[in-house]
Amino acid sequence: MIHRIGVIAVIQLREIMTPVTDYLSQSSTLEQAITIMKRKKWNIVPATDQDGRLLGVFTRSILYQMVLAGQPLHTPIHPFMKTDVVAFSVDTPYDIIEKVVENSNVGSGVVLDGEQRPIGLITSIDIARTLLRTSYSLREQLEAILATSQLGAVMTDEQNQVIFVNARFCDMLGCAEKQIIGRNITDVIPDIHTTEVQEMEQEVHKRIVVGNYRTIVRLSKYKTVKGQEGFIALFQNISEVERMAEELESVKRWKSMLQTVIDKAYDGIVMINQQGRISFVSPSLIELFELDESQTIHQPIDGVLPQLGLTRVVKSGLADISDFMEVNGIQYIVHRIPVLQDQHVVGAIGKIMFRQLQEVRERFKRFDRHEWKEGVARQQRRQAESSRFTFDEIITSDYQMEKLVRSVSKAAKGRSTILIRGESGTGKELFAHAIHSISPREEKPFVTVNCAAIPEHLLESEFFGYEEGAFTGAKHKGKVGKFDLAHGGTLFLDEVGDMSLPLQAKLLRVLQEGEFYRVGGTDRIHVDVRIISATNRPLEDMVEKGTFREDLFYRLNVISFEIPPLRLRKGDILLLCELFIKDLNKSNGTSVTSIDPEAQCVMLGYEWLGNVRELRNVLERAMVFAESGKIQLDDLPDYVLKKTSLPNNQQHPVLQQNLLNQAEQDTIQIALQKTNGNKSQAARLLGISRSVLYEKLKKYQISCL
Ligand SMILES: Nc1ncnc2c1ncn2[C@@H]1O[C@H](COP(=O)(O)OP(=O)(O)OP(=O)(O)O)[C@@H](O)[C@H]1O
Repeated sequence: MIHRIGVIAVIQLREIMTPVTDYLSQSSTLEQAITIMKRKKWNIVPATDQDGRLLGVFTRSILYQMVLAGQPLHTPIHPFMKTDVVAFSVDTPYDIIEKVVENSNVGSGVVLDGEQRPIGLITSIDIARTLLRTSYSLREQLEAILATSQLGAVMTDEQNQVIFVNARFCDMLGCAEKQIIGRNITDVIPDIHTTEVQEMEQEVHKRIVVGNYRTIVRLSKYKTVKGQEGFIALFQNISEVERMAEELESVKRWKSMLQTVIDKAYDGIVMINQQGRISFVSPSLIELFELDESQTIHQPIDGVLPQLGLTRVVKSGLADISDFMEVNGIQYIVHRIPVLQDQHVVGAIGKIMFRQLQEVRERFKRFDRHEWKEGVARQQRRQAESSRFTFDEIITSDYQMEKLVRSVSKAAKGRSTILIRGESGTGKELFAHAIHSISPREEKPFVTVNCAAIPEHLLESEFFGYEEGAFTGAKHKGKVGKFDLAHGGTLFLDEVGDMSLPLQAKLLRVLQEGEFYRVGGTDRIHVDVRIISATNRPLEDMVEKGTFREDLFYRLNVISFEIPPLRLRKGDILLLCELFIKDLNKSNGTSVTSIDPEAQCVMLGYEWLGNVRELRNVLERAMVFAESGKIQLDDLPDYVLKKTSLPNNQQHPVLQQNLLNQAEQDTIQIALQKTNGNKSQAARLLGISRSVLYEKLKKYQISCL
């Protein structure tokens, strides 16, 4: 297709014609005609009748003919007048006039009004002038358009040489205009091939790269002034469009992934806004509660699913994990999670779990029966005849604990009786095992007796065994006691403070004499046993009150040490968490990777009265709920969240800051202890400058040792 570059502006004939003010008439003479032509410098003069209508025209060539024929000046012009006149109505469109003038050998025409009266003359010069004027303005318009256009534009002549290029194209190519003008288009843009350009029948659209831009080029032919073919190439930058398309594509991918996650990973999800109206509900939830989807979106949740109790989370801002609930015989659990934005609750999410609940329920049962479970585990441990833990398994970064581990390891190598003190769950049994594992008796049995777990009347036979038929219900062949079993090795008396006074007396005798009698027996049995005992009871007070024998106390208390509670060594909390997460992933088949910083803060702030055991149990429970693979705040049990010792535990950032300060304080103190108060060494150990350390000592009001 060949484009013609034409005049677009609407040209009025009245604007370009020469107005006629002088006329000839039927009776006018040669002289009058010459006078008008001379004065007006016209090549033609219209002649009109009495009504002013066009009769014909007197032209310069008629004048020459009359003069050459020797006609006198008074000769009437009427017989010589040209009546075959090129005339246009004043409202004839310009392009028609242009065509008529172009094709006629007459250089002028007459413009008539509606009454056929001549009002103007139009000559080829008028047309040429007009064309020139319009082509100038057209050129200006085109240049303005191309200069401001986002399209890159290139124009070639018939030899494919670039004759025009706009600023946008220069930008795209990264070249100046003068570096492009005059070059062959296929040199400038090698992706445009000569043959393709020459054989091009119609417009070509193709994707090509110009400089750093991906573009679509529209290549078309136009007719040059020489009537041959040149090219116009318009380049549309599509880099941005393609980037947006890629982004859109990735948003779509995300959307479908999230949709899948929502549909598959959670059994059911419902989201509400701050006003308690439903903003999203997942298909499985609709199915579970047999809802009509069109009746849920934007409806108040309390009208649709009041039993979920989601609005209370919006009010309280606290996450909440509910107990089992039931709908249509299907049991489910609701996790209620507030949605926060800039510390303000803007809505809530209800996660509903109803698939594989049986398995979860089993776990719940296990948690509920935790004490029982622990008892069974201990019983099993008691039956073990060798120690299961070593000092390597005692995890700590606490200075005091490390010191303790070092001194206990030394004591372990001797023969002395050891008393381990410490609150419940601090690791007393762990230490007892570790002591045995590096003692000279390491190859011999390690036997545990939990003095609190065995009924009083069985404890004696448990310790010393009994002879055949010693009492009703006794096993036929008698039983070997723990002292017997531990011969050559270690007997670990757990909860030794819970032993009755009569048994304390018997135990004392064995410890003093190294001999005992079986229940119902008469033979003295000699044993070589190292005693390690443990208790969380205040034995000194008990001695004072007479509930624990003083002599036994001194026998047991040859070497004694106390394990500090977890709340006094907060630095160990996250370390232990890491260890337990690994252990529990292995034993429970979970895949938890870490703890969210907010949940870490709560764990650091909690008092841990149940010490390391409680920490492990809380983690085990949280790991069941940690669906994201990370333990979040709402995976922690309510009692931990509520009892976190630092104030205002809803404002997590504040809580976090307090805890971080606390942790920083603890770390500085440890560093000072380790370096015996030497501040330079402590600063080096902490990896901070002395001046920063001084600032912190001042901030936390830490005085040196
Ligand atoms: N420092 C530690 N590193 C690793 N695990 C520990 C540590 N301290 C305690 N534990 C773990 O904590 C749990 C409780 O420890 P343990 O049973 O030894 O405590 P305990 O003081 O004997 O408790 P109780 O007084 O109730 O008998 C165990 O699982 C033990 O392995």
